[in-house]
Amino acid sequence: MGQLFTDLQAVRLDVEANAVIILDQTSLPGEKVYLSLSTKEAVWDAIHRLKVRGAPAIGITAAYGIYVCCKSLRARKFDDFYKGFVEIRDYFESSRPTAVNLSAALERMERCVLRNRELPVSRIKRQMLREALAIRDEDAASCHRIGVYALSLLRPGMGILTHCNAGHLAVSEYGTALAPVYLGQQQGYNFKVYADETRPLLQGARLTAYELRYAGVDITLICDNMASVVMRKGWVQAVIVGCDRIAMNGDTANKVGTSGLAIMARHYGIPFYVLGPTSTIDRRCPDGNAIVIEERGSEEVTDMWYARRMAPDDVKVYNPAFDVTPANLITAIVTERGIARAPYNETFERWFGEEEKDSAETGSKTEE
Ligand SMILES: CSC[C@@H](O)[C@@H](O)C(=O)COP(=O)(O)O
Repeated sequence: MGQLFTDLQAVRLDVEANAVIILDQTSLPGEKVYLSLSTKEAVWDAIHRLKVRGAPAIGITAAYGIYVCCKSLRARKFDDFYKGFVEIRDYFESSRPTAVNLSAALERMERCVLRNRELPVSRIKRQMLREALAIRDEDAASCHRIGVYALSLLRPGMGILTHCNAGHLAVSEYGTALAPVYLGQQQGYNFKVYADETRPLLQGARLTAYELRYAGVDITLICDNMASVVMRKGWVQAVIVGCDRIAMNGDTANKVGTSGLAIMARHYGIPFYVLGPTSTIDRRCPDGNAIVIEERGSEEVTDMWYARRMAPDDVKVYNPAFDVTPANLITAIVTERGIARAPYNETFERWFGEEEKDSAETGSKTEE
């Protein structure tokens, strides 16, 4: 795994150059192109165009991005600095609406700025750097723990179906949905993974197939409409997906096509697991109806990135980027804090309580 983690880093911070460095995921698997982002427009564009994507990676990019952009602000008084911060925060928030990790990371950066308001602006910037790096490090640690919990639900030799990309490229290190696959790989579980190609933007074909092959995992790529076939053949013993926003009742938004898989899995009696960090649970969102689903341009459906147009010029197109899987179709939601089963509210509330306690303890240890 080490090779994968060092060779393909989705996002990192270059402190010296004051820039966010991303691996341009729209160029994969053909080319490995790294982009250096040092303006708010460049960060916004990279998120909006999916050059960096996947809920946790978007959150980390936003945290690094707001640090980089605020570092360049000339303001010396707190009020002026904070005004600049809020402008950048609002701008970043408009880049993609569904993944809660984006606004969660920005809110965390804002809390950091506000609790250090008495410090000179130069020291506030240093605190922002620490906070942004902490978001990334906590994310990597969460992924490993998610993998350990999820692996306890799986058996060696299982067939696992996944959708979109919730692996190393979408997060840091182990990824979320792919964390048990990578841990299983290290422990000789010999999983057979089926990756949905994931239309329209083919994150499964371009990214999941790529990173799993890179790591030597047994991976078979299928078109989205073949999932039912591999399930019926008995090749799939678990469906494992990531998530962009989880409502308090367990309803989960993830890449469009996920809810269809959950319906099929229920039909075939296959467990359906959602894996993600607790930062993807939105405590302000009671159920899936409150989740804003991003709608993207029609050309993503009518034109393939690598080929010519596929559809008539004037055809009407509907292109929601995510869908909501109702909680009752989800067997379990696995986070770094453990495994939740319905009813989800109670467990989520308990986890939030634990989290507040932990951050109060760490906060008091790390503040200058
Ligand atoms: C760990 S990433 C989880 C989700 O963000 C992932 O499954 C997904 O739907 C990503 O969609 P994308 O549009 O590629 O950002």
